[in-house]
Amino acid sequence: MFSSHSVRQSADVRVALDDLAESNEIAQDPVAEPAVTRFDQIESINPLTQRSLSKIFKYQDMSVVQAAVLSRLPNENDMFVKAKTGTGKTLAFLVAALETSLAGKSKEDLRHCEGTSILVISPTRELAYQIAEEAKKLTKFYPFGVHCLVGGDSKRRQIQQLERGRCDIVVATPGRLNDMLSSVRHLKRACENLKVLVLDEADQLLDMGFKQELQRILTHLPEKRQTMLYSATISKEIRKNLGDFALSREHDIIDTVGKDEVNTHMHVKQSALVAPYENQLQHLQNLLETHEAANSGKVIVFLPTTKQTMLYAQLLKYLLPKRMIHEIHSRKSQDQRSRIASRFRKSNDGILVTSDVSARGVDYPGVSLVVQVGVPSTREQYIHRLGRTGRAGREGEGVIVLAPFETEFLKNEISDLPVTKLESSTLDEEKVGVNERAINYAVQSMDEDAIREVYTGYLGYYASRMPQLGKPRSQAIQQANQFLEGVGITELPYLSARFKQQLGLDDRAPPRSRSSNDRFGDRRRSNHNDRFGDRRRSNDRFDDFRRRPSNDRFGDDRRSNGRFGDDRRSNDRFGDDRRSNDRFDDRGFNNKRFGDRQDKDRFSFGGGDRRRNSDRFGSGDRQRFNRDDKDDSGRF
Ligand SMILES: Nc1ncnc2c1ncn2[C@@H]1O[C@H](COP(=O)(O)OP(=O)(O)OP(=O)(O)O)[C@@H](O)[C@H]1O
Repeated sequence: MFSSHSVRQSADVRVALDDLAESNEIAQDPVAEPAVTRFDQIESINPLTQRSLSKIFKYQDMSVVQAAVLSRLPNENDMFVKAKTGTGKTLAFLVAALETSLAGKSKEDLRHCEGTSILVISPTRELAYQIAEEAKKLTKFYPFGVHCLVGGDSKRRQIQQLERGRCDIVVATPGRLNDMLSSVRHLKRACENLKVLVLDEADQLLDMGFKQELQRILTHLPEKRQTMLYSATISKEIRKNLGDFALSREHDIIDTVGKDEVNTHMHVKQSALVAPYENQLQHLQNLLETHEAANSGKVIVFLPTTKQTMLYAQLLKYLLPKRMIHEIHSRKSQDQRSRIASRFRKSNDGILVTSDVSARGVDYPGVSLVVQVGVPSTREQYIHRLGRTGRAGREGEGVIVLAPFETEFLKNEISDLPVTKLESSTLDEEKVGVNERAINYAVQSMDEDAIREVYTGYLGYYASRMPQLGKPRSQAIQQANQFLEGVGITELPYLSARFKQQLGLDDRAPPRSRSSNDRFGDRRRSNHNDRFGDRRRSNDRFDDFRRRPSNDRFGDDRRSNGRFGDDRRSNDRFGDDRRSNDRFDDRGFNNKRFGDRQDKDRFSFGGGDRRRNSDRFGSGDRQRFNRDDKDDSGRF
């Protein structure tokens, strides 16, 4: 829980945008120390809001950022607010926005006022839902309507709900909001008198290429309004573009992370475990088992790409058959994502295996360990992922698991953070053998499309990360091979020269720019039946796999039984039938493994993408790598 003395770290400063772009740091020496530490000390907060803070939230003390923002109410200045993860930024901006929108209104006005006065934009759907829930709780004693407009949910239903009731607060993701503002007159009109715009996770909104959408959204909003940007991090590049983000030239900056302070919580222990791919999974398993034995809290495991997330979720289900493994990424439907998120939120000791869809803002109380497998896309992303633990002052731990070639990340990007190196434990030979067999069971039912997608997803991600790791891009191939071999896949997908060139993986040739005639790569020249580009031996469906000796690591040729192998899992090797009941319905597989093609999250995770098969390995793949974890407004 937040303690009132921490309010002392608060710093604030008012600067012009030009100065900001020039400066290296936003953080300033503290210039003000709010004299207040409790919500009820702030007179400008409306009694109805106070009532919900004490009765619904049951909060008395403010967090650092809440004290810094709310102690200067009433305040209609634009502001940029930076505060560490899990320190209550959501409530800080909701209370502040509510007060601005209530300014000058009588009780009678509240009953009759129409239109949307607060608009909050979030980069991900999960976060939008979470903020909307918080807003509903906060406005419990007001006659207000709160709406959540996100992609992946029925637009028609959202429109009906908008038309049916009041719409005072809208929380939305940029894609759906932009779409609805231009096509739903009711919403457009409702926003004409908007008072406050909040951009949560502001730097991610820009990072994710939402800038144009945001600019279009702004054209529908009144110029006279308060704009607030919140985030736990802000990169230099984004900082320079803050002005494009709709802030007025002069705005308040409230930075609660002191100048000489690191951006992560000191109460969250951080360590790095470096292990080669061939035994990384075993170390991960040990880590999770040790953590369970010590305090059995909830765990989040982050992977860099969607396909790696799906693979690891599957493998961990086999390696830790007694643990509840949840899985969230962009290939899940929004319904599934919400259901799984809610189940994980309620669980006491589950493991959530996820892509960066869960990296920011999402609040799962009780997460005591965050594991990041592989280098994150940026330093900022490392901080946000880590921030899923140690929230609201609670204890937590973070471990980043890296292959040896990734260690530059520790030196180059997070050397200022207190990360200690973990000695990798000695692996128990007998256990290794059992695990290898479990892994073998897990991967044997993957078809070659699924394997290819893991492989190309890996390549797409690491091709762009290699230069930051001080390595040539081409090394991504070698590492991708080792990665697959590390999870027992010994027949490696073939890569066409064109594909390598497109990703810049061929050191001898510069990356090709894609002309419109080149859309399908060299697939055009290939046999129509040849799904994999310039695979010329197309009669042999497996010939794009490099044949390995048949006495491979697991002693059998998994794919030789046909594409889907045999269904060994139906004779559950773990002797119980847990998978047949609902407990595992968020698992990628079930008994009707290959029957229902609508289930796009099935284990053979080519399933959901099968629609794109015709595009496989032409230029479409390249586009997919770039947005591998980025779909629509939930873009992960
Ligand atoms: N004053 C308070 N007292 C106790 N708990 C609080 C208080 N304010 C917020 N919390 C709780 O702290 C947790 C983190 O809050 P929140 O999600 O708003 O953090 P955040 O700063 O937005 O995090 P992130 O940077 O990850 O988005 C939530 O569980 C929230 O309910």
